[in-house]
Amino acid sequence: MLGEARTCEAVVTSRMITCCVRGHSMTDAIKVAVRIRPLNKQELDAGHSFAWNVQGNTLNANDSRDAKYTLDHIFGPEWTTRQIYEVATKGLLDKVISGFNSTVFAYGQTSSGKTFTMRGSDQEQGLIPLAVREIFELLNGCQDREFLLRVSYMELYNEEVNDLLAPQNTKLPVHESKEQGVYVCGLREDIVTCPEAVLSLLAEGEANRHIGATKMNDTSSRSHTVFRMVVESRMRDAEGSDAAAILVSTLTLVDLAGSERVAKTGAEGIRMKEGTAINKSLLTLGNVINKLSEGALSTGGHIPYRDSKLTRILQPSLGGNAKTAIICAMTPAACHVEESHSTLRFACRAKRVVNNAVVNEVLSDAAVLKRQAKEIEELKKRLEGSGMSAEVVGQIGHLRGQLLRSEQENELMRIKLEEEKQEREKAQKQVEVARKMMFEGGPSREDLVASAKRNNRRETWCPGGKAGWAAPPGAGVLTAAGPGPH
Ligand SMILES: Nc1ncnc2c1ncn2[C@@H]1O[C@H](COP(=O)(O)OP(=O)(O)OP(=O)(O)O)[C@@H](O)[C@H]1O
Repeated sequence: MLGEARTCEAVVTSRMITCCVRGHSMTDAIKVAVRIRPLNKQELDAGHSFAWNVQGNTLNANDSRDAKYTLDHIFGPEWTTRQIYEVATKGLLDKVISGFNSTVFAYGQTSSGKTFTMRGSDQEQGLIPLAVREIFELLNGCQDREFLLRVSYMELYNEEVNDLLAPQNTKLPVHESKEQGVYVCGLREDIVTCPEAVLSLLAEGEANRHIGATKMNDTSSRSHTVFRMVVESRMRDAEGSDAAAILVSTLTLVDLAGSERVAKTGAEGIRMKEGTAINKSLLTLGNVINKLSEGALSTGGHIPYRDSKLTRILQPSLGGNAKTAIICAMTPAACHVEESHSTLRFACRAKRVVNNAVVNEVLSDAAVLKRQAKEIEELKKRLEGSGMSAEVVGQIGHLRGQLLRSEQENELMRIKLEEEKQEREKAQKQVEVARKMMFEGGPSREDLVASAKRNNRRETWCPGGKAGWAAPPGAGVLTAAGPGPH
């Protein structure tokens, strides 16, 4: 069952009275696997051989080069997507439920099997549908939390962002804010309550993505696609307590378009223009990975995230706040050995990139203050027990003073916001009454009662404002007991 669609912009205003805090963090290198597809008919017909040797998680080519590539996993043609899912990506999903962002993307030359891996085929489900089903299973097992899920699906086509769930939304701008980080403005998000709803949205989006035939692939992706699931959750019955933090995390699943050589794809006209845009953005991705693998983040070096929309959108997943896995797809054919070496060099560099994922919590200001007060009191008790110095007592006094000032500022801000809200609502009501007088001879009693009720509603954090945790008609908050309003 689908819920209402919302745009991302709503988040900015509704977050004014909240605070994003970072819970515990996990520093981890990006996990990189290689998937080698079987030789295809075209390659077999042309007499090309299987040009690679796999030994455990090391790979080398049957060529004159001495290059050996060691990665987290190497999956030969005998591996099914489900097996790859279990080994390489399943672990990331538990982390999404615990508030960490996770990203999986497929990289590789055209026709190497990226879409087959991510989306799947009629015969075999891809990583995206497998992950979607698993997420719902996991959250159904979480008895103590309730969940709200939203999905979006976009493509980057010729350096423009298009909304695959609302094809009229094209050329969407990419913005950055302190609260939200990098985000696509105006992208449609649908609330979802079951895997079938997500899969049907995926199919809807799929019909809108740019696909075209080249000499190397009859159904070549001409755009990068980014499917995102936002998982919000909170403890049941935690309203008003310092445990009332909302965890907000994202699962991002990306099917990149493949790098291509015009000589091999035979691309002309529009296909060639697409190929140029694809190669350009992949080049930037390669540059970002290069810089990160050389440690540019820790030395303050420039990382060219802004050189393409792809790297801007993937920024948190590359050296940032996310747990990331990359599946590098490659063909084993001898005729493409150059491209495969290039994919593997990318893979080895990506493996050296370290991310720092944190639990993403959103607290109301009141809850933040409550938590700080509790921490100070705990600290004080611990120090009292250990015979603390006058200096430490002074520090605690200072912290308390700071807390008091924050509380006062917070209260002033709250009063100001409340006054502004009332002013807005009053003005709105006056306009409504004037309109009724003009067109209908005055508001009905029911309208006045409904309007009074509306004004008494509580503001919630959730984007979309008053829809919040109260499930909108036909949509809603997911609970461990299953979909439905709570
Ligand atoms: N592991 C596999 N087993 C069997 N067939 C595969 C496998 N991987 C890919 N294929 C087949 O190879 C062809 C190309 O795969 P796919 O479209 O996934 O490539 P791609 O990397 O996404 O290409 P592009 O970058 O051009 O979009 C498809 O017909 C697909 O079904």
